[in-house]
Amino acid sequence: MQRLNSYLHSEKTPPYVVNLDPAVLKIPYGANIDIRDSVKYKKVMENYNLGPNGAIVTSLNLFSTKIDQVISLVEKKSDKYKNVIIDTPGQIECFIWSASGAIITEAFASTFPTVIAYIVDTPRNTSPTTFISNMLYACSILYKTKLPMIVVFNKTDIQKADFAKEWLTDFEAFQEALRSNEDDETQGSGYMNSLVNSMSLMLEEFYSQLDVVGVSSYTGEGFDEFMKAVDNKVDEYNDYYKSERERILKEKEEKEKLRKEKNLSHLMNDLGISDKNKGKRDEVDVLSDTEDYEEGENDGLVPHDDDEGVEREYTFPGDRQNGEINDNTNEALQARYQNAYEKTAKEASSKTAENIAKYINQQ
Ligand SMILES: Nc1nc2c(ncn2[C@@H]2O[C@H](COP(=O)(O)OP(=O)(O)OP(=O)(O)O)[C@@H](O)[C@H]2O)c(=O)[nH]1
Repeated sequence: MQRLNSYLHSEKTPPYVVNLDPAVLKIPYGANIDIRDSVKYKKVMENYNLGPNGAIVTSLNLFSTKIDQVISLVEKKSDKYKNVIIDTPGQIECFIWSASGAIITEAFASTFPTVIAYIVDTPRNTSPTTFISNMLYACSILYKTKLPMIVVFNKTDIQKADFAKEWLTDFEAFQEALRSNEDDETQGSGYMNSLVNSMSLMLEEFYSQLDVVGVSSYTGEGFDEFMKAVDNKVDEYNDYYKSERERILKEKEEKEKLRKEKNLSHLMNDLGISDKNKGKRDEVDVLSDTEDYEEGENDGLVPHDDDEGVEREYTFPGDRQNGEINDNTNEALQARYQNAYEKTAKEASSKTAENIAKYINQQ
């Protein structure tokens, strides 16, 4: 971050800098937006009784609630700055695999052309096994974020990145390195090498989507090439990723709309509120029984099985007694339907929602 920042300053195109690492003590570059201004990592650890990684995720969760403000701040500066550089926590899994990490990435990616730079410690990746593990990690990030990626081999002042570029483009060369690795008894077993062999075949497709550069943050070597790769990936983002992302988002929105409508009408059926469905009231046991459950389809609600032997609470305690609806709670129910209607009507003007409104008004 420090070298990229100073390189862009020397090119007379200073970047807008964002620090998203809540746990860092000092940053040797000036950040325009710093997560540490809004979230105190140590306090989060104490207050929520968390370990280091839990506190990073919680800090990101807290920060992600303000992401709209962050994006509008950055948007306001877009005339003045050509590039925004964002540092994420060193514990990449806390960012990549957390909901807040996804929200933050998504917020940037849906507003600006966004490129991921995956930084590799080159001298520590000269063994084919370590190298392939690292590439698998990079591959998982590419597929998770669905954003263009540049793999940056850093520290070329200590170890040139030529071997890595060769392994990424020449399968035979990687095989050869694996074979000589096998001779070295301190490195992995025969099984391990055959696994690595298969993985490298699988990764070929991934490699074809990458831009690879070698840099030294120590000497500044390779940063011209890095910025060229960024421009190249921005073009790629505009040509391919943008429309692909829009398509996925639209699909997601439509699915979500359908799911909401379906859930709402099931809810009505289940509780016997709709006149049309009054007769069905006795057939339905619990809300989830009315649905074909698919994993990931209903925001973490799982089908409730009365015979499972584990005492679980209903989503709305008090609505049911011995599996029956308690008629005394009608008022509360109606308030909730009204609420649900208003919410649903805002998000999608569905027929189901209109019917609920009519029903409530008649009552
Ligand atoms: N020789 C050499 N050392 C480097 C280079 N880049 C970084 N370092 C050193 O590597 C160490 C880690 O660098 P950081 O910039 O803190 O790495 P980081 O990935 O931001 O670390 P976290 O995000 O906190 O995990 C420091 O001691 C740096 O001085 C380089 O190009 N050459």
